[in-house]
Amino acid sequence: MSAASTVRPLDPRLLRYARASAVYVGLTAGFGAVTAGLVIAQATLLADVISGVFDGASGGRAGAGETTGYGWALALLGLVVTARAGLAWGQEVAAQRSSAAVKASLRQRITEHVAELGPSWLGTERRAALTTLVTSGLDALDGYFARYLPQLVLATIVPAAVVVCLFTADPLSAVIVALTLPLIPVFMVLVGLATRAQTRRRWRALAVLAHHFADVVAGLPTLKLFGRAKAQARALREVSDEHRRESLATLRIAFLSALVLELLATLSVALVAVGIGLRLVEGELDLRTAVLVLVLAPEAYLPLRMVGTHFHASADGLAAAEEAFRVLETPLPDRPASESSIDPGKVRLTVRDLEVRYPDRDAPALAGLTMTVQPGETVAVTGPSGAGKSTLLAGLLGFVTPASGQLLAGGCDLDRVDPVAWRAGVAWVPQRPYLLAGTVAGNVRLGDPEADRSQVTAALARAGAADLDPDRPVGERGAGLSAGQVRRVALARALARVERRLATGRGCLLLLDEPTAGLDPGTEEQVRAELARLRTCGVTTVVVTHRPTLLPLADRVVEVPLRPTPTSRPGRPFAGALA
Ligand SMILES: Nc1ncnc2c1ncn2[C@@H]1O[C@H](COP(=O)(O)OP(=O)(O)OP(=O)(O)O)[C@@H](O)[C@H]1O
Repeated sequence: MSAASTVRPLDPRLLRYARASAVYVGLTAGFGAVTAGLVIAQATLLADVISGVFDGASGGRAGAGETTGYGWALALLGLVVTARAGLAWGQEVAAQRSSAAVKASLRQRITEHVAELGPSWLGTERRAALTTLVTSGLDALDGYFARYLPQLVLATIVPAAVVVCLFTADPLSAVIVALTLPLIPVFMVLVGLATRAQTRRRWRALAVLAHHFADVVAGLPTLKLFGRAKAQARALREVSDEHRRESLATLRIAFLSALVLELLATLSVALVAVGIGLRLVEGELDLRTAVLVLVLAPEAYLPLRMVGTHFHASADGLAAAEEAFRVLETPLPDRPASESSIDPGKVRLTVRDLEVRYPDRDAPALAGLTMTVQPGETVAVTGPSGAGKSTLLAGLLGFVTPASGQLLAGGCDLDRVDPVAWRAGVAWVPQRPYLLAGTVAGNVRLGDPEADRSQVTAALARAGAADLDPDRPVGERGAGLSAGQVRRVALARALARVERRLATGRGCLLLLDEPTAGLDPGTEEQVRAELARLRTCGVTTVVVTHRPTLLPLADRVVEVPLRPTPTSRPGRPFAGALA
């Protein structure tokens, strides 16, 4: 988190990224103004009632007729108290609704932005930390919306209104309040500065914990096999301890700062009370004014004190919002114009002297590659491990941008092609296919959301997965299926898309990364036959493979040579299972 992008009490970015917050701030300002009026009305009526009772008692005229003088005030006081309770209820409802709307809006924007930034950006990020941010991280904004923001508004409106009212009643007390009030914000700023650094440390500790935990859980079988599970449990305990220490440090600051603000407000009110008492004894002040000032003075300090208290409840939310803005402000890859009419399956693909680099790497992942793929052609890409074959497919998918050289689709730079329209015409089977939790059919329908059951079954059969029940549940990342089954479902997903594109008269670019790895010879033959059929249908196919059985299918074989061994640059600190 950069110091430059610090979240202010009311960050304009929050209003920009979540429109619901703007409506809420307006509503809260309205609630604040009405509350200020009710606070003054309540104090005035209370002073009327109390002085009325004392006047009646001292005059010995506490008869039924005299009570009616403050009887009205008493009834009105009841109304004001009820109105304040109603207002508090309305404020709470508005706060919860707005908070839910803002969180939903931020979550959606982050998800969309991350999707546009693409896998190459995601590769440089801590995924578990991102997950924590989008889930429990943003939930912490509740405290900010429901507690802090309303108090902040009250703290700007109520003290000003109270001081003006006090000035008309007793200027001396008004001056004392006006002089002592600014001390509270000064202390709050000091406390805020200390808290901000602490909250960031806590947030970082939480992110490290989430990252480490996700890493250990994912690698548990490996760690167990190599006898490192116990060591990891110890490491996890250390990371949790760090998080606990940071949380307690934050709480310590919160309690101490609440104490300081409370003390300051109490001393200030005591100062006003002493002045009032002395002047009341000397007869310089009437009882009603004295009571009014005594009731009103603490109301001037209360909202400011509460801002300090709620600041800590909202600090986690603000830290999460700051992190959310960092993600949202990551610039998208520069795409000067968006050409959306190109059909990936019907244009010539030209790769000219292509070089691709990943962040934190000195050596290019792919360098000096030149090749062409004519529409309807099947091109096999081979080469040693690490040569950059998958990187070439990532380039054709628009996931990485060339460091130099060109990637052209029908003569148009791929950078200038609308990525959404382009990817809609591409079917892809990655080297490590990713299945989402759900069912087999649900995963196949990612390729063609309109596919009915018979089309799903047909796609599975063409991918050599006729044995897989479409309703079979699939766990996270394809858990519950064998590696070969995952690959065949991924293939069926790609084939479903190809089929839909062909059925609607459009072309399709099929990108396959080792599509038959891990398959038995019978299934491999089935897949080979399907690829041969697609070739006759005019589907443009780029297949990365080492398998001799797939090579005869290709119109051309392109060999990607291995470059000198890449070296790593020191990257971001990483709390992985082996760290
Ligand atoms: N996300 C990444 N960040 C940094 N470096 C990467 C990333 N992905 C790949 N590389 C590096 O880029 C180079 C090319 O990787 P790529 O996966 O394209 O090779 P490949 O030819 O497909 O290898 P294989 O045949 O083993 O799948 C390798 O040196 C690899 O370490």
